[in-house]
Amino acid sequence: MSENTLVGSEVRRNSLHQRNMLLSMRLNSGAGRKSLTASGRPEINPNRVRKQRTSFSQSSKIPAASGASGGRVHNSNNNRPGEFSAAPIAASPIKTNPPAAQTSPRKRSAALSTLGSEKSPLKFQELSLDDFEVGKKLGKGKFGKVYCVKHKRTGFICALKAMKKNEIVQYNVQKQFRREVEIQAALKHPNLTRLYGYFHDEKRVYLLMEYLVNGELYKHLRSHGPFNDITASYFVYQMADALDHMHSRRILHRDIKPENILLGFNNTLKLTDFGWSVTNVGSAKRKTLCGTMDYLSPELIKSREYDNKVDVWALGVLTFELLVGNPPFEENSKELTYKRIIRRDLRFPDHVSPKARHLISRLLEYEPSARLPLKDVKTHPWIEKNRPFW
Ligand SMILES: Nc1ncnc2c1ncn2[C@@H]1O[C@H](COP(=O)(O)OP(=O)(O)OP(=O)(O)O)[C@@H](O)[C@H]1O
Repeated sequence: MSENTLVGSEVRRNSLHQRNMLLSMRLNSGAGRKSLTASGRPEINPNRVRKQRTSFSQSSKIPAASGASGGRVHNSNNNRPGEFSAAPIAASPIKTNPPAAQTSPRKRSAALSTLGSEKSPLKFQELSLDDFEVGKKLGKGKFGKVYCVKHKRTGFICALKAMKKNEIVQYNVQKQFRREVEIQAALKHPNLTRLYGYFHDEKRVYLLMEYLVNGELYKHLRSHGPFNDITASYFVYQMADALDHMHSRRILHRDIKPENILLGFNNTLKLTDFGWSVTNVGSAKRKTLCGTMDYLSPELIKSREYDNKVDVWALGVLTFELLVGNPPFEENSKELTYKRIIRRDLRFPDHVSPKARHLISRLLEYEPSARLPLKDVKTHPWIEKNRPFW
């Protein structure tokens, strides 16, 4: 089946009931890693070596992950060792509101989210690992492993990320971790991965997240190759909408790339990994250099002050990568990549359509203020032309 046909005609499976049934089937199988998108071919191409694309900031203590992103370097200013274990995320909540036995999956999901306390709706005071049936491992990040799990009482299926407390303290990322959890929990949008809440025991912190059955977009890009205009435009639209929502709440993501985008049913994309997200108060500009080399904007490379337009630039890089298969300024060395970014050395392969070129060029404007507003991305002629086929 062609990519277009699949995108256009795939039967919609939107109800929570169906969602949970499908997720249940995948809980203990490897099926979650198989393709849903585009070609219908198996997702994993063993002959392709994964390229390490590291997220980073100015100084480094964090270990490299064996998973997608490699070692992210962080700025550990202001972190105090031991902070985490003493006060996990929010002030100590007391009262809890456990879920009643529910039958409908929608109610189950609601019930799970009422587990938090009044003071900290995020903290699932009553939960422990014993409350979950643990399924297959979905992946491994720098600070822990992610599993598909089922909440035994409600049957609700989600992703659970388990992180060792001593590692969070050892690498002095308590502050970054708190910020990531708080930001992700505050964001509710169909194209942002939901964080339902967290609980912890003596050794670990557990984050309960929305489960995205088809894993990283990066994996699909590598196995499938570049996407056609219909699929790519749908992906770009969703990411523009997600970023627009974040920016409207004064939050910058700062690490857009296919490794940080997860794929759910019906080609739905969800931005994830809010480890470098930050709230930009007022009109303040930021200076911390962070992100992933191929996705850095000129102002980041030149250590200038920057704002949410760094995400708009990254959306331009993403659009190019989705259509071409690699980012536009990719070179073998950091220095060469930086040179090409600063020169805005943008070269399109012949197959990229004029409308797509126009959008990419408008997102990759050198001057941040000249970049296309996200609202206009959503109505750009390239998007409008392809929208009827989504
Ligand atoms: N909500 C989720 N649903 C499905 N799979 C997930 C989910 N979250 C993570 N994964 C899988 O688990 C892997 C590890 O995720 P994790 O967030 O720990 O690491 P990461 O994306 O490499 O980020 P970090 O840079 O924080 O280490 C991901 O690459 C992805 O394949």
